[in-house]
Amino acid sequence: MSLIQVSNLAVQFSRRKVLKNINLTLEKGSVTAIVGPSGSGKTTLLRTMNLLQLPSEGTVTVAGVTVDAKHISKTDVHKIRNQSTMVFQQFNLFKNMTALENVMSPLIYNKLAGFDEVKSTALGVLRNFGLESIADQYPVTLSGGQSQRVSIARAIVAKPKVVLFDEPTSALDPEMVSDVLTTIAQLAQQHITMVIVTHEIEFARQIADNVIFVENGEILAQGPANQILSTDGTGRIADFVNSLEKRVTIPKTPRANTGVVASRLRLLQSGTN
Ligand SMILES: Nc1ncnc2c1ncn2[C@@H]1O[C@H](COP(=O)(O)OP(=O)(O)OP(=O)(O)O)[C@@H](O)[C@H]1O
Repeated sequence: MSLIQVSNLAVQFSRRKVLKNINLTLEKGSVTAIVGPSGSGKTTLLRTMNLLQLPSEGTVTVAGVTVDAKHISKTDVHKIRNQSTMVFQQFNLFKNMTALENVMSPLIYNKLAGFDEVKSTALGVLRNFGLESIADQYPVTLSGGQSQRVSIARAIVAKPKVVLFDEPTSALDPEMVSDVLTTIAQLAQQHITMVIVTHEIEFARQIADNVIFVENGEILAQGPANQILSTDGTGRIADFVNSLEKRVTIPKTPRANTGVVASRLRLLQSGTN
């Protein structure tokens, strides 16, 4: 079942089209990686998927709600934004709130439960991420990796239909990248629909079902990750992939926790719905 559909989309800044002729369909439960050279339009494409960036042509449909560039309805934009959350490069945690309060914030904002239930739900997600011990710390005291994992916890706590990641590891010190990628890989195993802009090619190969390659504002290719990200081919995409090729290992051990994470998420989902 398709969850996101983008048709004939274009985005223009001043007189410059930075995205054009974009057509894509993303299935519910799938993981999609968006890759491509710097400045090609990856982040802009991601931002149009929850209408943080409005299209200048075409349509965006998320979970059955369609926004058409020709007549943008504020109500529909709001509906689509409510279906998705974004994880940013720079974490964007609320600095005046503890880690726990940050994770509680979407549930409180959307009035999804009473205070005690919100608190135990948020604590449960932090526990699943191995972050319970830093629950009462403020963002300034957290490492980059911890901050990004708190921001991922905040992104999933209210069970959005899709989570959009904008280069989630690019602001991290190298030794913290693996922890964050492991957290995202665990979510992928829960079949949470995710779209990830990333330069981590090996990671994309390991967790993505589909890859979209963007260049000069257009989709040059899209398809199964192992096909698009193959190093064997020739041509523009293979050259790009080979230029980024580097090893990112997702540790095997956290997989043992995956069942726990899965059952916790199911509990959370049944508990607050
Ligand atoms: N708000 C804006 N106003 C004007 N131009 C913009 C705006 N946002 C992005 N652009 C331009 O649109 C183009 C695509 O930018 P975008 O950030 O989507 O690329 P990207 O592929 O994500 O790049 P990177 O990998 O470097 O983050 C760039 O040329 C950028 O300068």
